[in-house]
Amino acid sequence: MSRSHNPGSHDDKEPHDGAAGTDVPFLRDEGMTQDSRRLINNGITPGAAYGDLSDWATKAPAGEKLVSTALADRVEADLAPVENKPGVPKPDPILIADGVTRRFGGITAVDVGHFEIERHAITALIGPNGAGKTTFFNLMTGFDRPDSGSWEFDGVPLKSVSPERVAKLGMVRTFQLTKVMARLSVMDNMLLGAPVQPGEGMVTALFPARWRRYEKANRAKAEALLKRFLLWKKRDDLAGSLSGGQRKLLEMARALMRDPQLVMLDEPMAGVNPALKQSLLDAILSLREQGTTVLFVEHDMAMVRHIADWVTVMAEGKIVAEGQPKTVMDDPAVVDAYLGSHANIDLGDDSVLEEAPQAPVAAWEGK
Ligand SMILES: Nc1ncnc2c1ncn2[C@@H]1O[C@H](COP(=O)(O)OP(=O)(O)OP(=O)(O)O)[C@@H](O)[C@H]1O
Repeated sequence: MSRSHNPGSHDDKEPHDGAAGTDVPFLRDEGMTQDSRRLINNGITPGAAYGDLSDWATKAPAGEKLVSTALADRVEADLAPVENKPGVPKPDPILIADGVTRRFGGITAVDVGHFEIERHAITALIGPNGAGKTTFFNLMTGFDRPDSGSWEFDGVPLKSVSPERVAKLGMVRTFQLTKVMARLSVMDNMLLGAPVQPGEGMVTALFPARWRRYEKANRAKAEALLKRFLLWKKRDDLAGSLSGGQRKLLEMARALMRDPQLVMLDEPMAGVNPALKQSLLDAILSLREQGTTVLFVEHDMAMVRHIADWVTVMAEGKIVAEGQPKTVMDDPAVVDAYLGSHANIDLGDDSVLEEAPQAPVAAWEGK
């Protein structure tokens, strides 16, 4: 089945000045990754596509498809034969976790037997408050240490690897409570998210032409991303002056400065103004088309139904269900036990999203 995605409202859209810097190749700090090679073999230029995002947002004629769906269709076909059961192996996993546990005193926050994230897919991780979703993110990205277990990212074992190294390897995450630097400008926050530049070393600092080239490329990328996330007009404002939703957008844009292979978003929609939600959805769908794998935690079932290729349900630290969104979210056992009465609202239609109330449509509120 071929899917299309139309641009929604872009109330905050800014005029395109053609200076997104698409002539400057974006930089990767780890050379050619396995993922990059795969993408190039499939006719996709990794990373460079971020430069086009602001163009898409402003140039797509009304009603025309904003986001291509080539990879979405491939992922859908690849996942179609996969059995809907917890811990099921995937055709092409980018992240594999085995026997990962984390206890806090008497509470077992995470107890994941086996879990795989399919490459290039958008996977939603859902579950009630306290299910262990954020702790799982913390463990995978090196922000917390497990009591047991192992996991690998694109074939690289990650246990005991620092968050900075994890990010360098291509797995970045955002936080439920954003961690933007309030006293720095929006642009400086973006530049801080960029990979370390050669000019930051003592010796290479002696060759300004070289580090200026890197800085120019990083600024161009920051510009493209800020335009895409509708924050370009705010580039010189202090990040602390942004609304909660805008900070979420900034954090996500900053995470993309590294051209991650896998981005983990912790409640990306929470606090985001309904008018901006469509832009955020477009941005996430665009990521998939560029070959970025997305794992997101979300209580907003509208978003989950709308964009997820695969849904994983967590409860009491365990993966208790996973599968195609429709199958999982319509499963009466899952609905009764974990989703509640809101789960059956079908908000797959953009117009419903645009009219969505400010508070997330969720089964588990009170966060
Ligand atoms: N640092 C900590 N110290 C003690 N207990 C913790 C800590 N972090 C998490 N927990 C506990 O671990 C369990 C899982 O919490 P976690 O935040 O991972 O759940 P969650 O699914 O992300 O919930 P939410 O949807 O509310 O964010 C909860 O019982 C929580 O109270």
